[in-house]
Amino acid sequence: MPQYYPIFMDLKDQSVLVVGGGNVALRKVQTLLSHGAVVRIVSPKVLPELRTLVDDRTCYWLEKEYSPEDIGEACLVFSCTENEEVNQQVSLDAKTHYRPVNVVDDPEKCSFIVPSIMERGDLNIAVSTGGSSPIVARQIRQELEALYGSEMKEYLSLLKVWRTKVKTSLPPEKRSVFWDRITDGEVRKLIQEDRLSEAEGVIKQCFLSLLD
Ligand SMILES: C[C@@]1(CC(=O)O)C2=NC(=C\c3[nH]c(c(CCC(=O)O)c3CC(=O)O)Cc3[nH]c(c(CC(=O)O)c3CCC(=O)O)/C=C3\N/C(=C\2)[C@@H](CCC(=O)O)[C@]3(C)CC(=O)O)/[C@H]1CCC(=O)O
Ligand SMILES: NC(=O)c1ccc[n+]([C@@H]2O[C@H](COP(=O)([O-])OP(=O)(O)OC[C@H]3O[C@@H](n4cnc5c(N)ncnc54)[C@H](O)[C@@H]3O)[C@@H](O)[C@H]2O)c1
Repeated sequence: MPQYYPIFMDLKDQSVLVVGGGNVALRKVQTLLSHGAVVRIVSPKVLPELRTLVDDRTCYWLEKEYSPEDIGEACLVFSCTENEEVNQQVSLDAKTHYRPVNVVDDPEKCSFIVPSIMERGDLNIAVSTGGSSPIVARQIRQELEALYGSEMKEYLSLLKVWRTKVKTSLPPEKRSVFWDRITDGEVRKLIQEDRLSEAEGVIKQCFLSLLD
C-alpha cells in the first residue's frame, strides 16, 4: 500500500467521468456534485436517484457500456462497476492518458483513493486509513463531527473577515498576540451558544487594545 499524498482539489466546472450507475456510483456522484464538478456517468443502467439528477440536468448520462473514448476531457475518473474486467480497462485507459483514477473495491487499480470527509463551512477534514479500513475512516469522521459542530462555520467566517483587518493594521508581533487570544476558546464557545454579538465584541475589544 502506498503512503498516499493528500490534497484538496478545486473541481468547480471540471469534467469528471463516473463509470457505473449503482450505489457506489451514486455516493461518489453526490459528493462530486456538491463540490461543483461537471459529472458524466457512463452506464447501461442507473439507479432512480441518479436518473432524477440526470432529469434535473444536474449531471449527464451516456446510456451505454464504457469504451475508452469516454475518458475524453475528464480530469478525474471513477470506475464503480461490479465487473472487474471493465474496472481494469478503465484504470488502464485513465493511466494511459495520465488521468487520476479511482477504482471502487480495488486500491491496487487506483491512483487515488477517496477519504471520508466532513465540512463545516471553510473547515474541511478528510480522513483516510489508506484503504486499511473504510469503516474506521467513517467512524473517525463521525467522532470529529461531534467535536467540531456547526459553530465552526460562523467562527471561521468571522476570523476570515478579521484576518484582513489585522494584517493591514497590526504589526506581526501583535498579530500573534491577537490570534492567540481570539482562538483561545472563548469566541468559539460564545458562537456555539448563539451569542454572536458578544463574540464580535470580544474580538473588537482585543483588536482595539492592541492598536497604537
Ligand atoms: C471513505 C469512503 C469514501 C467514499 O467512498 O465515498 C470510502 N469507503 C467508504 C465506505 C465503505 N466502503 C466499504 C464499506 C463496507 C464495509 C467494508 O467492507 O469495510 C464502507 C462502509 C460504509 O458503507 O459506511 C467497502 C469497501 N471499500 C473499499 C473496499 C475494497 C478494499 O478494501 O479492498 C471495500 C470492500 C468491498 C466489498 O467487500 O465488497 C475501498 C475503498 N473505500 C474507500 C473510501 C477507499 C479507502 C478509504 C480509506 O480507508 O482511507 C477505497 C480504498 C477506495 C475508494 O473507494 O476510494 C466511504 C466512507 C464515507 C463516509 O461515510 O464517511
Ligand atoms: N468501495 C466501496 O465503498 C464499496 C462499497 C460497497 C460495494 N462495493 C463494490 O463495488 C462494486 C459496485 O458496487 P455497487 O453497489 O454500485 O454495484 P451495482 O451492481 O449496483 O452497480 C454496478 C453498476 O455498473 C454498471 N456497469 C456494469 N457493466 C458496465 C460497463 N461495461 N460499463 C459501464 N457501466 C457498467 C451497471 O449498470 C451498474 O449500474 C461492487 O463490486 C461492490 O461489491 C464497494
